[in-house]
Amino acid sequence: MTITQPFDAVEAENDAATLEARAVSAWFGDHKVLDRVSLTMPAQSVTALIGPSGCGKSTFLRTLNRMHELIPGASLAGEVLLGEVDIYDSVWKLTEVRRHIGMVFQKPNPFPAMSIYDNVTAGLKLTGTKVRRDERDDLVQECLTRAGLWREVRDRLRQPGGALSGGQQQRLCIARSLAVRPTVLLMDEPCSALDPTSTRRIEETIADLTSEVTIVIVTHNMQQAQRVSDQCAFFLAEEGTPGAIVEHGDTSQVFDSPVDSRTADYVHGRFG
Ligand SMILES: Nc1ncnc2c1ncn2[C@@H]1O[C@H](COP(=O)(O)OP(=O)(O)OP(=O)(O)O)[C@@H](O)[C@H]1O
Repeated sequence: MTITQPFDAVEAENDAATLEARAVSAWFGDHKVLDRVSLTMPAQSVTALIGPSGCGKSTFLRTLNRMHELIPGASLAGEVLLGEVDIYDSVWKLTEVRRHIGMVFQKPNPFPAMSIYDNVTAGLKLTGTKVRRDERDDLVQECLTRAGLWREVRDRLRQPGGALSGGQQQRLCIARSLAVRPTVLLMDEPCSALDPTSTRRIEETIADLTSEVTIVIVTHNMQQAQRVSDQCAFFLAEEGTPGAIVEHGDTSQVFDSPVDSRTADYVHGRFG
């Protein structure tokens, strides 16, 4: 596999580097939706972003791999560092940033007519990642295994991705993200469209991945946040103000002994 510059330094330093947001603010037009959000998302751990609807969790997630800037009229301030690298530095190519910081969306989005095999390798071309033809089969098997899907699809790799169940499609999307060897995986409510069994399967996949990939997950499901995450950040946008982090810390601390009464009210289901 050919690794392109300039992120080599990050890979050499740590396969699953720490992601750090420093004073990130975000706007849609003149509507400010995030105010100076700072958060360290440690390497090889799962960080859950929780909070009521509209508080800016998804927007924050999109600032972490430069997807926010694709929305017409959107702007932002602040810095996002992957290891020592500022991902907003103009010398980095967008495709390079995305290769290192992958994303899995709420609704599974495989290429429906494309085969399962080709879905897994689809990101390679898009990001300019070169893998020798004779190494591809191994890569496909490895990524489907890591995504917890290999045993279910190994006999039908040439069938279309769209023929899989919703939960399987989501795991296929995870396999596709893994094929470009990301350092970080961002997940925006990855289980909200799935049944409990598929949800459990994805949660197992997340647990298996954390030894290699830094994971940041948005979830509305408090039990899920407790099951999968090492640390949690509670976002809130109070009456007409932009979203901000009220509290963050180890998941057990945020749930069992929150410092702020608003966090306690939210995690105990008293609002939101
Ligand atoms: N494309 C957009 N254009 C304009 N405003 C937007 C856009 N996307 C989000 N917003 C606004 O930004 C604010 C934050 O939205 P965001 O989706 O980040 O919140 P969230 O916490 O992820 O919500 P949810 O939990 O419902 O997904 C909201 O006020 C929302 O209306």
